[in-house]
Amino acid sequence: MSTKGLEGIVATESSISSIIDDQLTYVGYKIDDLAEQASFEEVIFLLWNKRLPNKEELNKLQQELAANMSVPDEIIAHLKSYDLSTVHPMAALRTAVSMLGLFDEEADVMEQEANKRKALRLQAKVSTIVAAFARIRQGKDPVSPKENLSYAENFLFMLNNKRPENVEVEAINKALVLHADHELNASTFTARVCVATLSDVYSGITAAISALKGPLHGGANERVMKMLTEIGEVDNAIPYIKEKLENKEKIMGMGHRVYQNGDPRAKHLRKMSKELTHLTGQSKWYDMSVKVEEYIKAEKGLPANVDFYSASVYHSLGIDHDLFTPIFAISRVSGWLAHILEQYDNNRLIRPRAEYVGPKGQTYVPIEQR
Ligand SMILES: CC(=O)SCCNC(=O)CCNC(=O)[C@H](O)C(C)(C)COP(=O)(O)OP(=O)(O)OC[C@H]1O[C@@H](n2cnc3c(N)ncnc32)[C@H](O)[C@@H]1OP(=O)(O)O
Ligand SMILES: O=C([O-])CC(=O)C(=O)O
Repeated sequence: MSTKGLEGIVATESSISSIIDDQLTYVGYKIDDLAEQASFEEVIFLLWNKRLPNKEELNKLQQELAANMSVPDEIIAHLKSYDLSTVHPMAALRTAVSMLGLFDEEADVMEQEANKRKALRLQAKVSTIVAAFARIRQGKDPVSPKENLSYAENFLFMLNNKRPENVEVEAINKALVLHADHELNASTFTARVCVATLSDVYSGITAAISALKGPLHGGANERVMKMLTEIGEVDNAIPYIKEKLENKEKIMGMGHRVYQNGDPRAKHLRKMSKELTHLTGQSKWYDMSVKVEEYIKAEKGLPANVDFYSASVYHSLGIDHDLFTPIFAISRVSGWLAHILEQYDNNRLIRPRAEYVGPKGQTYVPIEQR
């Protein structure tokens, strides 16, 4: 008997992140501690090296990331060649990351040290691609990264061409920390399946971006904001959700395959949403979200997931709604790369079976007789 959606199947061993009894840890460190205290660069180091960096190692990683953020001019030219009013930024990111591989002389060098160098270059460049896309479609020039800025600061600087406020940097840094890794979620599994054929790092990340894009996974955060916009006012929230449930529609940002009692990342994003929407005079998005969350919890027993409150957080930072999933991707690239490196370290082809339920014993009829 097959298990639909591979629910509950343990498909690999990993020492990167764990979800045990609804608690999430990265390499054994609680997500709550990391969310409150760590920089995104520290988390990248942790996921890739399975230990926290010392000050010197952290400075070195920060400098290397900042120094590798520029992307080839050909990729910028390529982004300029689309009709960006119709292209989704996740599609553009997927294609641009695939293109990055064409400009990396080491793309098909399979030694682990080369894979680590590619991981650094890729992580550095993804935020530049997302920011460049956002600016080009507004008819503006891309902004070059600055070597003395942190990863979160650089992303906001490249997006808006101005030094971000501390509160914005802290919010983006925390969001990047919270989204960095999550055990064997669909996109991470995709990355591992891809590179387990001994395909290259760029192929693995391109495949993972493709999986994250879907609305049942990372694509949900953009849909949450679409839903909140449709609801419009706090008083409309419950009638709107009632109707959706009556029509058997799914409520985006709610439910999770693994968490039964709640996603431990959601409370951090809920708090950020409360603070940031208040600060920007847009509390209605938070109030509306709370109403939806409480109603779905009571009616369906479903908890909010990481995508639910991230929507109102990014909205309060003035970020375009279709950039929400690319921001998730910028962070998750760090986790995908950790899993890709781990997969190469102890590889075996991933090839499950399917239970055949189609017709049997058919007789081939030549086309002229059909
Ligand atoms: C970063 C992330 O990927 S977090 C997840 C992001 N995705 C979303 O927020 C999309 C909305 N949520 C969902 O679609 C689901 O909860 C998933 C895909 C996340 C996990 O779902 P699964 O474990 O596969 O559960 P499945 O989709 O089979 O649902 C089980 C039951 O709960 C219901 N259900 C699950 N999620 C929801 C939801 N968000 N709204 C309404 N009903 C839901 C299903 O309709 C189904 O009901 P039924 O048994 O009466 O048919
Ligand atoms: O683990 C999952 O299935 C989805 C998820 O929350 C994530 O990828 O962060």
